Amino acid sequence: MPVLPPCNLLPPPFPLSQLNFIPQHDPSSYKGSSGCRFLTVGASPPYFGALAYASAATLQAGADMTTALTLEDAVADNLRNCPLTSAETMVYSSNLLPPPDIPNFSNSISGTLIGPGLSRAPSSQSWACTVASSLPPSPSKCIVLDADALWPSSSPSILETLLPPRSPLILTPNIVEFNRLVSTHLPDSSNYESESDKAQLCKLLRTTLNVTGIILKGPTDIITTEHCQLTCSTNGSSKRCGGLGDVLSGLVVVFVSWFLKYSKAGDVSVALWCACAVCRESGRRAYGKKRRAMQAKDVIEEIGGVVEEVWPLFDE
Ligand SMILES: NC(=O)C1=CN([C@@H]2O[C@H](COP(=O)(O)OP(=O)(O)OC[C@H]3O[C@@H](n4cnc5c(N)ncnc54)[C@H](O)[C@@H]3O)[C@@H](O)[C@H]2O)[C@@H](O)CC1
Ligand SMILES: Nc1ncnc2c1ncn2[C@@H]1O[C@H](COP(=O)(O)OP(=O)(O)OP(=O)(O)O)[C@@H](O)[C@H]1O
Repeated sequence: MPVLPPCNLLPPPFPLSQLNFIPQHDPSSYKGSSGCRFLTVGASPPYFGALAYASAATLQAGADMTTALTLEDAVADNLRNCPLTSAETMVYSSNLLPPPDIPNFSNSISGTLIGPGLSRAPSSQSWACTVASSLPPSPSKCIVLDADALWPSSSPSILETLLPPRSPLILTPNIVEFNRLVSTHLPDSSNYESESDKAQLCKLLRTTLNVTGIILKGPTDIITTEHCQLTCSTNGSSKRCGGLGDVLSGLVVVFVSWFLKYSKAGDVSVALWCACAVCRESGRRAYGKKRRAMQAKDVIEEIGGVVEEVWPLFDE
């Protein structure tokens, strides 16, 4: 599969050939058959928008279908009526898809994202723990934890429920969430100063938790896996509106799932870098058009164009 040089993305910090893990459309495929079906879990009042952003990002990156799972019927209704997520997002509340049904249902899912807008309420946290522990372990199906799925609730937390990881597990904390993870899991290391201390701490946290990867989001994203540490500083938007982390988490579950299914070489850090770079470039384009008015939904609208420029489809 030939690869065009990444147009507005910085050259990647790995050989261009390693970008070749994004599937083409196969005329004989059926919905979800190319690793294009995802589960997103979260959304509690007042944060239903976060799961809408994350789910919409999966669809714009190329997902065939995404199922959003939330605890409450009322939140599910909000999501069903949200124009962002389109009819391709099936929304279930836990009444309609209770955790005992998840193992069967999840056979068709390539990757799961837990956290956007979940809230820190004990009822939401313990429901998400039940969902997380009912996901059948699989080396080819990733679980991404973001936002409130990284909250150190009464034990076990959602993260602790998944440790030691039996599926590829990716954490995408912002700096606030990262600091909480460090004080919970590395209490002797909570005082760090320089960027290089921060990068070292990412390595230590990843090793301690034994997770597949961590993206520490910020002006420069720090991507840490077992074999690699990369940074992504592709130009993004100057406006830091709410929801950009949710968009990134949706991109991460798609890129990592594709990587696990299609990549022939390289490290999963490549998929994490691609998710960060696409999120930042989509932000740059949206900001160029909307300036102060830019919102996360504008960034989501740019994703399809960025992905097509870097990984063009060969059909007409
Ligand atoms: N439309 C929506 O429904 C949205 C919901 N969201 C959800 O809102 C919930 C709470 O997220 P919060 O980010 O408010 O909670 P946090 O507890 O992570 O943040 C608390 C405070 O830290 C500050 N902060 C965040 N990033 C920082 C940084 N890089 N440097 C310094 N300070 C920083 C914030 O401004 C905030 O005042 C999550 O579930 C999240 O998914 C957000 O994603 C935004 C959009
Ligand atoms: N200062 C920055 N400059 C440029 N890009 C940034 C900056 N901070 C974060 N980003 C990018 O914005 C995206 C979201 O990161 P952010 O730190 O805003 O997440 P978050 O706080 O979890 O967001 P959310 O509002 O969804 O909770 C990431 O792709 C990251 O690369």
